[in-house]
Amino acid sequence: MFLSIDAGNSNIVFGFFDAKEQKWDPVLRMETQRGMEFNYLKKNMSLFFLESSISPSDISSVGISSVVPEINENLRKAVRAYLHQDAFFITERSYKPMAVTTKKPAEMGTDLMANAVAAYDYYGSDCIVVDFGTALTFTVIDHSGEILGVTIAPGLKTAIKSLFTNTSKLPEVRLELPDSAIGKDTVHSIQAGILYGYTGLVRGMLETIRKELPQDFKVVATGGLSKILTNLQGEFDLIDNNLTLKGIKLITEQNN
Ligand SMILES: Nc1ncnc2c1ncn2[C@@H]1O[C@H](COP(=O)(O)OP(=O)(O)O)[C@@H](O)[C@H]1O
Ligand SMILES: CC(C)(COP(=O)(O)O)[C@@H](O)C(=O)NCCC(=O)O
Ligand SMILES: [K+]
Repeated sequence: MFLSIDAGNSNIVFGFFDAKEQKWDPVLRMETQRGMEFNYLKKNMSLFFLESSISPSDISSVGISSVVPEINENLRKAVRAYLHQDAFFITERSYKPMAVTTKKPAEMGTDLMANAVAAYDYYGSDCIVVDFGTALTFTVIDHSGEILGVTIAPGLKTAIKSLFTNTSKLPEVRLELPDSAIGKDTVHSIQAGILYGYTGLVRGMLETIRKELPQDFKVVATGGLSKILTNLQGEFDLIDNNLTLKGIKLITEQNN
């Protein structure tokens, strides 16, 4: 089994690729904390294996994308201690053999590169990846595999949290699309502002990106919050929550 580890700002996702069934199963997540200790990571990792009846020896190789550098060393050590092998950590040096290229490899998040690689592997043509994570990102890839650029906005939960932490009277609300865009109480007002607001943000960004470029693009959505904006589904050619896991696997294999 191949193990992809996607360390994001909210969650560390462990995705196991079952080669026989050709599917990602199980996909498990733990909350990201910046000060995660080696022992904590190792223990949580071992719990994932125990609860899914997977033995460390079932894992042929491990690829990691992390956009949380604070935890990299402990994550590396935890994999080594529990799985008795070294994980392949994606860095900008891993992009050499890939069909996807980027002009500022050192700056771009490895999760965005993984998304781009997986989307390009799937379509092999112009595409935009929209990732609904802690950040809401748009990554534009053209038919030659070049990453034309990235757009970064606050993610949905991040926007909700910012209202809650920056005001005295606004509560933290659930991410639910209300019936009306005109709020009748505080909770409804925030839900309307965030969920209808972000619907417009995503539509507007796709429209603006398309205006800047001559060709049309396929749109792939991913990330933990990709299915919250139900009124946006028509904008996406594909929703694939395992896109980053797939890209991590492709990059790791191309480098081996
Ligand atoms: N299956 C899910 N259902 C609902 N919320 C989810 C799911 N998976 C992740 N989330 C939430 O979506 C948010 C973004 O998650 P994720 O895409 O993993 O972000 P990141 O890559 O930044 O860590 C997080 O707040 C997470 O708790
Ligand atoms: C944009 C991101 C914060 C997205 O992270 P996520 O929402 O997946 O946790 C991450 O890819 C990152 O830290 N990127 C570095 C800056 C860049 O990509 O240009
Ligand atoms: K992510």
